[in-house]
Amino acid sequence: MDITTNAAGHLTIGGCDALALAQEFDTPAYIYDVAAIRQQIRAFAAVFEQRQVPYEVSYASKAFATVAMYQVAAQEHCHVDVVSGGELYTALKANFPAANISFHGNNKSEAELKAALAAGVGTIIVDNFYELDLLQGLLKATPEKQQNILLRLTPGISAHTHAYDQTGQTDSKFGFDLESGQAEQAAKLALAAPQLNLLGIHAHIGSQIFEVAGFQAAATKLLSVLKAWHQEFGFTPQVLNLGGGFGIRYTDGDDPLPAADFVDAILATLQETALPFAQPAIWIEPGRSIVGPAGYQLYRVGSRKDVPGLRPYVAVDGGMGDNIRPALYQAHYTAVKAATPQAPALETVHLVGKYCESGDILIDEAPLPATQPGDVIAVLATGAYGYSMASNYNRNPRPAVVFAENGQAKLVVRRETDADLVQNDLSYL
Ligand SMILES: Cc1ncc(COP(=O)(O)O)c(C=O)c1O
Ligand SMILES: N[C@@H](CCCC[NH3+])C(=O)O
Repeated sequence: MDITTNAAGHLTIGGCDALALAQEFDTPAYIYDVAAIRQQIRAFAAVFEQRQVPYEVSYASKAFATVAMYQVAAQEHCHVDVVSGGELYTALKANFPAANISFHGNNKSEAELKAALAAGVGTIIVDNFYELDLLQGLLKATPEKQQNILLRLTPGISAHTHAYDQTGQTDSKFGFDLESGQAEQAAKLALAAPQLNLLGIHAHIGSQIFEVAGFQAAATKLLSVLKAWHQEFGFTPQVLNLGGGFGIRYTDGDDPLPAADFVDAILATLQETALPFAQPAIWIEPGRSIVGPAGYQLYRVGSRKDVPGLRPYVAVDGGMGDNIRPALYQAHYTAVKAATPQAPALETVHLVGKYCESGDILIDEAPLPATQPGDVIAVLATGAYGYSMASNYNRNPRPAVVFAENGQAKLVVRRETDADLVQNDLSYL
């Protein structure tokens, strides 16, 4: 795993000493290397520029949605996608331009769609027939308005990833099914709807994918759909949205293609197909690959349990409440001791949290140098689906989030307090 260190040999994040960050912001904490976020967004953009393909990089903000992150996305001129009224609200709070927001979701509520229309969200990615009706009904309140939409399709492609991270297969809750003709029916309805402007189609086959073949197959299939609709309905697509899902390295055992190379390989496949219409813009929706590698979680070591003949348990001051991924997806991570990240491992421990669950294991086999209570441990590549999936389980306050860039660190989400935990509780007496 790639890490950076300073003259003292300590782990650095965004040019800041990880021990100093732990001291200043306390632990547990999520720290982001903001330059790494920017660099990944730019790497995606560069691939499209090189191939001269019109594009949008739409950051899938479910991976990590805070005001500060939407501000960085806006600075980098990328689009974002949101999947709830809450993400939309947060993006708008950050003054993210509504026209550059796509709104996703398999069960958008009437209130969420109303909020999206009121905000002037650029694109609504319609997932099902219920939503197609609901949206048209809501648009009647503003007869002069036309709303840009994409139709989300399930292209019948299973990605090789954890079952909970697959979304493109036919048996999925997301999108209009292609094989049964539902997608075609949806296209007919959308094209006939006077207030809907159908830009094109969307598919997202899954997340944490290492093989480019699934994306290439999906892209080829979607192009054939667009060609068929062109012939059948005279429809000229402006957008083909291929979703996100590009896998990242969590441990040295992972060997993904660099995310931008993934996109390059997909574009190469797309460019092999002759089109009877002008090249539609290709949109991608990476979440994990933009923020995952840029994020670090800092913890402090507390208790330790040694049982002769068994692997020791080393407990830290966080756990499944701030990173549910190991418990939910059997996800693997890498930990280093922030003071000596390059020191050879002396032992392999169960790195566990403080939650009242045996499954609260952050890393089942963590090779580490000797650790003492108070030592700062950094878990790497935790920038995606960590903070955004955090909970208050066991009434633990959620950690602080800090952005580090050019040697400067800034608190961007304050640590919750015990008072925050009861702020919505009402007395029964
Ligand atoms: C529709 C859609 N787009 C984009 C993403 C982002 O995926 P990832 O974070 O794997 O890039 C997801 C999440 O899996 C998604 O459901
Ligand atoms: N939350 C999942 C990925 C996102 C799935 C959303 N479609 C993970 O941590 O791997």
